[in-house]
Amino acid sequence: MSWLVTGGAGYIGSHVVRALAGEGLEPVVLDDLSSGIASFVPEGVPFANGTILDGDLLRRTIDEHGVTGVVHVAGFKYAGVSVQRPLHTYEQNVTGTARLLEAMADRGVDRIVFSSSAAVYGTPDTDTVIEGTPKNPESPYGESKLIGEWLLRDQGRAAGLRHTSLRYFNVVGSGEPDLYDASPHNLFPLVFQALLDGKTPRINGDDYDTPDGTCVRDYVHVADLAISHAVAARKLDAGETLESAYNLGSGDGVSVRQIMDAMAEGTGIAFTPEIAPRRPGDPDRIVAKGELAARDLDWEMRHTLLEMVTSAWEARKAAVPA
Ligand SMILES: O=c1ccn([C@@H]2O[C@H](COP(=O)(O)OP(=O)(O)O[C@H]3O[C@H](CO)[C@@H](O)[C@H](O)[C@H]3O)[C@@H](O)[C@H]2O)c(=O)[nH]1
Repeated sequence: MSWLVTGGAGYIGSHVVRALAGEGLEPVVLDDLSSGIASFVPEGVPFANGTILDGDLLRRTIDEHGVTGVVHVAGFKYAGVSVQRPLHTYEQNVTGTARLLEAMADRGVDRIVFSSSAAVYGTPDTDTVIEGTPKNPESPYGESKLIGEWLLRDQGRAAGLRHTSLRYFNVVGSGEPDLYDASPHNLFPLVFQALLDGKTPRINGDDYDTPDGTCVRDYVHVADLAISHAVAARKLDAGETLESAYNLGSGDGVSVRQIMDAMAEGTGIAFTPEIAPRRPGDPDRIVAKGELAARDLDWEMRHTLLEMVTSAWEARKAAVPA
């Protein structure tokens, strides 16, 4: 009995692998290393190097390791880039998820925890979203995640798949000194890269309809998020029914400008960010409370914003010596 983590060599997936192992579950990783890093897979954890688009590899991995459940983290996660690369985004996130569900059905694997996203909501009318808030994604990325949720729902109806989708808000921080976010497109790694290169971090637009004009997001610590995946997996193993979706948000809205201040404090490097143009596909504000996840998935903010900044900074510095 083991749990396959697609994308398990990535920033979020590698934390999920550790959380599953911590809960006494046996993780197996499948990752094509397009953005993952092989050294993020802990020693002793089986690793299949390949893509979720490869149905044969999926079936072989399931057979070889007696996989009984899947945490599906693999995907193309860059909301901004997805606007320029919609077909690639759909192939990875929609076709990839369909392939995975097909292989699971083929092999009788009947439980899945899916990485969804706050991006399914687009710019909501409310200050704080709940799971039932209307879904109006504003990027191909958000659309592809919403379709992923529908695929799970429909496969649940058609074939009895037991599933839940975890809608991540902005995932940051590091739970281990050697795991970091290597993304070339997200706020935390871009600011760190700029600081390491002696360049000025950039704010993508300061004319949004928010108190300081910069986008407001809900930042959560990756290790806290990983724990809720393990709890969901354990509950599915125990035959418990979960909600079809949970918001993993903290309820706190933090602007990009406030993040820059926390970065200056956490890194000890004083800087004044540059104002750059808006990035397409960016909603003004997206924040959620995560009450359902707190009720069912031991969802709890165990870290402050400053801890998110300092843990991420330390891990990043260790990986890329200045
Ligand atoms: O150098 C930078 C990089 C980003 N930003 C802004 O910072 C905010 C956060 O951006 P980013 O870190 O790229 O996160 P999001 O686009 O909000 O998306 C992330 O958070 C989503 C949940 O909201 C996840 O689903 C996505 O996978 C993940 O990329 C946005 O307003 C960006 O425009 C800047 O101002 N400067």
